[in-house]
Amino acid sequence: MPDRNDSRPTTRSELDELRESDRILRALLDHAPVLISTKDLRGTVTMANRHFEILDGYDAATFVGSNVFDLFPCEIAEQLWCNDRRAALEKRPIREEESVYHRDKTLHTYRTVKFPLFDDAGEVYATCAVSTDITDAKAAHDDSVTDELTGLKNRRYFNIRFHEEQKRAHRDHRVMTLLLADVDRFKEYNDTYGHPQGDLVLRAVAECLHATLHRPGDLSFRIGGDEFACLFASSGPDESLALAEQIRAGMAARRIPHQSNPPSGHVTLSLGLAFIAHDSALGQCEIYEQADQALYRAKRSGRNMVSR
Ligand SMILES: Nc1nc2c(ncn2[C@@H]2O[C@H](COP(=O)(O)OP(=O)(O)OP(=O)(O)O)[C@@H](O)[C@H]2O)c(=O)[nH]1
Repeated sequence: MPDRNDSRPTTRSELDELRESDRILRALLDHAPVLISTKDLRGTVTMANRHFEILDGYDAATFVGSNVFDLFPCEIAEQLWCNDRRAALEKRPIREEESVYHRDKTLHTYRTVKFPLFDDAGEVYATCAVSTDITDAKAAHDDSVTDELTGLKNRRYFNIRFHEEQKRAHRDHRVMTLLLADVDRFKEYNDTYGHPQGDLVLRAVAECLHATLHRPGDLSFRIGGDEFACLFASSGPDESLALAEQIRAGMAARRIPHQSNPPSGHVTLSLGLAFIAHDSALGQCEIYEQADQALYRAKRSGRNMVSR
């Protein structure tokens, strides 16, 4: 009587099936345009497919059997190993972006899924990683959401992030601020000094925004011709107003001549603020409208000022 728990193949056809699936598996590993590997729980590579040849420092003779810390520069190995450890400890797939160098010394970003491998007793004995190169896709995405002139993100990205930041404010019980900034009498500036000079002014505005709003999480966008938007968290309206005032003063302090912008005769900004309370039920359009109305008040009240 054959042992029901014995998984070893007994017949010729079972052996043929196994050989066939092994052939398919090997072909997949050889031709898949992704990195596929396994590591034991000490970080030693136990299997790596052919695509690893693309990596800097790869050596077919030694790659399998070497430890991740011997194969990659320390900061890269740490990042890779940390995700393997998480997959093993948390016993679930981990999805992360990882960076590695290719043979041509360019740094590539991979979207990686790492998952634990279990033995017959249900214990994790290794991890498997499948990594797809997303460098080009990321660059294309970055281009599609970046304003070429200033390097800030564009309106398209503003719309995406606004929604996310609103959710974050709600989740973290924080007040978010939407700041809109607009160059005063920019049409006249272009008419007087020319479009290329106008472009330099727009770049200077981007620098001013960045000089004040540079904390992690602060976001600045160019959302139209001479219109800018920022999203940032603060301790409350007073701090947000002070930051906006700093941006206004920073731009004025550059003293870029603008003869048709009295009384200063320099390039100035008008700014409008709206606050997004964590429990606010207002939608993006309503909050934007509030900031836009505040900006309008700043313009109506003489420009070169902050309004809320
Ligand atoms: N140099 C330059 N000018 C631009 C660009 N995009 C839009 N503009 C110009 O920005 C100007 C915006 O002018 P308006 O919206 O009329 O407002 P304004 O003259 O700034 O007047 P106020 O906002 O009332 O102070 C227009 O003349 C646009 O042609 C750009 O990329 N570069």
